[in-house]
Amino acid sequence: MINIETFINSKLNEYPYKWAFLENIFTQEDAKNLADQFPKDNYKEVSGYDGEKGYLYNARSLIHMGSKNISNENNLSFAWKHLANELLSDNFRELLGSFTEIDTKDLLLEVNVIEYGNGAYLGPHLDLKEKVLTMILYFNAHWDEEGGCLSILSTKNPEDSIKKISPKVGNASILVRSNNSWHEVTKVTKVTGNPRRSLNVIFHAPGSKSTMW
Ligand SMILES: O=C(O)CCC(=O)C(=O)O
Ligand SMILES: [Fe+2]
Repeated sequence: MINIETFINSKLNEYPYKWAFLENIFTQEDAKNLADQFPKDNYKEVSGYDGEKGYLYNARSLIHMGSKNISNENNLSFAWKHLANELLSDNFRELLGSFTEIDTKDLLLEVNVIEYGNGAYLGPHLDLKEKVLTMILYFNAHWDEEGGCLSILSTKNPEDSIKKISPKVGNASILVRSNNSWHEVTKVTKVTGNPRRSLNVIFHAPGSKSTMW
């Protein structure tokens, strides 16, 4: 379902840290199904300030930390089960590992479905130390809202943005956590009322515990 060609044709940026922007990772048909059938159940509101960043959004588990199973699988469409199974596969783990030059063999996978409604945001942060590598997939059929983009920052200052990635379906970003991996999600400002939809695919250091569930 995830088009391997997009990894081959995309480059891993080295400045200011290791990150990548991928486009058209799904066929048009898969993109449409995934966007139309975005999960609707079992969300919880997540908000607060963890000493590093302010945040506010809704989250639903797709794969719990280290699990081999899909969370609440019965409520998912065929396309979403297919995607989840692909994320659980050794092939995907190896593909992301070779793309980022990171040994993913012993890392713990956690995947969360995220919705940012009007006013939601994630302030500048590096990511928690346990998050070695994150791939974020996006699921908005259209994105005409203000804000709601992932901003790759060269410092902790939101003005030092070197790339903004829109949450359009087929787009994806990859971030390798380091002591300068600054990034943020700019505040969603209501235009049409559509929430921003994404999937956080996180590879954690062995022994990590989820901070979400
Ligand atoms: O949704 C995104 O584009 C980035 C999310 C993020 O940085 C995080 O969850 O730590
Ligand atoms: Fe992050």
